Amino acid sequence: MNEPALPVVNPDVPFIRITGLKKSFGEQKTLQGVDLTIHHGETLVLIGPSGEGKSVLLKHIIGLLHPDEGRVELDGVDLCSLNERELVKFRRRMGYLFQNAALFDSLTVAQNVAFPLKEAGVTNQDDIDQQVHEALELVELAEHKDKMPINLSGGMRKRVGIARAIICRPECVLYDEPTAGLDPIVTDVIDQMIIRLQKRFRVTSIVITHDMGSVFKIADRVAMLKNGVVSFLGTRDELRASTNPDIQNFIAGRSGLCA
Ligand SMILES: Nc1ncnc2c1ncn2[C@@H]1O[C@H](COP(=O)(O)OP(=O)(O)OP(=O)(O)O)[C@@H](O)[C@H]1O
Repeated sequence: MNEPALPVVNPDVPFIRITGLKKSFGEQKTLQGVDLTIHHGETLVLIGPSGEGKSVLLKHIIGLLHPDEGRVELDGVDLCSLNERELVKFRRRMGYLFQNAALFDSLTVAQNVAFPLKEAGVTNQDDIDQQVHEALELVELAEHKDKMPINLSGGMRKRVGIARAIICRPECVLYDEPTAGLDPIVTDVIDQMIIRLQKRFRVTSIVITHDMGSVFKIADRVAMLKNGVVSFLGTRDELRASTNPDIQNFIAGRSGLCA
């Protein structure tokens, strides 16, 4: 991929600031006051029990969901203050890898990866081909560009999803369970890809995962979502050293139930 200009970063200004974020669905209070700051260029990993609202939080960060209360700011701009057109423009700064990769089954690998470029208004086919090739090379799938998604393995589908998420050279990539259901080797390939993107392009990454091996490999900081709030925020070492029983049980994969 051509090396893009790295974003100019003021380390004192947070890239994303979430304050007092609350979201309910009917009677169900999912987010109950989330406060979280994400810095330029860091990899923040979100962990926590199933159904606690990690994906819901990610969808607020990309403006797909609106808070009931609280704010999500990007470079100091409150997303709720943007109209739909401004929001679309803002979303181009973000890449999103959906939980199931969400590829279009009727499109080839190359057409899937090209999709965001076309949405962004790029029409020159040579440019599109070149950028698709570079993105697919980065995820080591260039030779599979003409395959249909149904003919790919789970790990390959995720990598196509990553190529599509980064094709517009986003400043930030949101990964929703990028390694779920993959074997340890393919998991490592994806983890290394996330690290490579962060190092090479200074991409800010927010990663939801249940895989503690991945957490300890890729995270600069870890946030745990529990009971609708961030119940832990710290580095990998702080996570490992935490004496909080919830954290210890989560790391060890203990439910606390007896057989
Ligand atoms: N659009 C929606 N309408 C109604 N309920 C929703 C909606 N989106 C999410 N929820 C609910 O919010 C809760 C949190 O869901 P979410 O997918 O964020 O959990 P999660 O922490 O990512 O879980 P997992 O780790 O299992 O993927 C769930 O109970 C879910 O059913």
